[in-house]
Amino acid sequence: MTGFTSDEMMTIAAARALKNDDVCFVGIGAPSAACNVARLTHAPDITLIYESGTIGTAPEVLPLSIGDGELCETAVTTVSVPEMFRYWLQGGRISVGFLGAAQLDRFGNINTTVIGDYHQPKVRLPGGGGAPEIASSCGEIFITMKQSKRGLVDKIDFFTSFGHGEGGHARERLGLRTKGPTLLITDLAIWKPDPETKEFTVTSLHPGVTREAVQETCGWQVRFAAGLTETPAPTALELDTLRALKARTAAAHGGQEVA
Ligand SMILES: CC(=O)SCCNC(=O)CCNC(=O)[C@H](O)C(C)(C)COP(=O)(O)OP(=O)(O)OC[C@H]1O[C@@H](n2cnc3c(N)ncnc32)[C@H](O)[C@@H]1OP(=O)(O)O
Ligand SMILES: O=C(O)/C=C/CC(=O)O
Repeated sequence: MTGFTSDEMMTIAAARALKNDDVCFVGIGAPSAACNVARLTHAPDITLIYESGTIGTAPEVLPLSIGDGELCETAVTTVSVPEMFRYWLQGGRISVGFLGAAQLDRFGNINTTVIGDYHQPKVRLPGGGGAPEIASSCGEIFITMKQSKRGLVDKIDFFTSFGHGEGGHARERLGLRTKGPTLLITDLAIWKPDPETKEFTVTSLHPGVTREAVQETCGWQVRFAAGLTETPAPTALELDTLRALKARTAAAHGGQEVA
């Protein structure tokens, strides 16, 4: 890729997935940058919600956590966390949840809890937080993460947030009425679940990315859609917006990087 990094392409492709009329529950980390680039470009009226209860938030800089005062100060309103979960999220009032993952399988099941054995972990990750409820209650789920063999795995070490289980109609069998993961945006490609099996399938390669590169950074045998396309490169507006947001954030946090 020239003129932009693969991380920038990922964030911008993720931002494009959001619509102006979405009500989006923003996961902390990589999704937060994408959601705010969407708000600052093509989706100025999007309602961004963070788990701390902040509704319609418009942060000038990316929050360090869901408890960052920036979210509350720029929100239309802030409700209690129980209200956020019980009334807004579980009440079906949120169209899309945007989550990150440390490990992901081909059916969109997410692990953010532990690598290795739960009782003797190799790596202790941040945990589920609200992500399991987000994954079951938002209308649909978008996921964004960088590709690697340790991240995109055949079997996740721990089921933190349910995607499509073992595939097919697993969600319906559990009584889940929401769509679950409908989109995965990585630093190399855009993936969508097969309508029947629900296995993530590559539908678009980012500029300059090969099928081999996608396979080499994925722990399962990758399927490519028949009508595979190329993701449009970032526009100058998208890149400028993302870079300015990152620069403002770094300045506000004394140079500290926020994903
Ligand atoms: C509303 C809500 O958001 S609820 C909150 C629930 N939590 C989340 O959703 C978190 C989602 N994000 C994740 O899971 C991310 O992968 C995180 C937070 C674990 C790491 O994110 P980043 O800091 O961007 O990741 P990075 O890839 O640099 O990894 C940092 C460290 O985490 C560990 N790690 C992350 N992923 C893995 C993995 N798949 N296998 C082993 N170790 C891992 C490693 O120790 C790694 O350090 P290393 O690269 O030096 O080995
Ligand atoms: O507890 C949670 O669900 C999320 C926590 C993320 C954060 O503290 O920013």
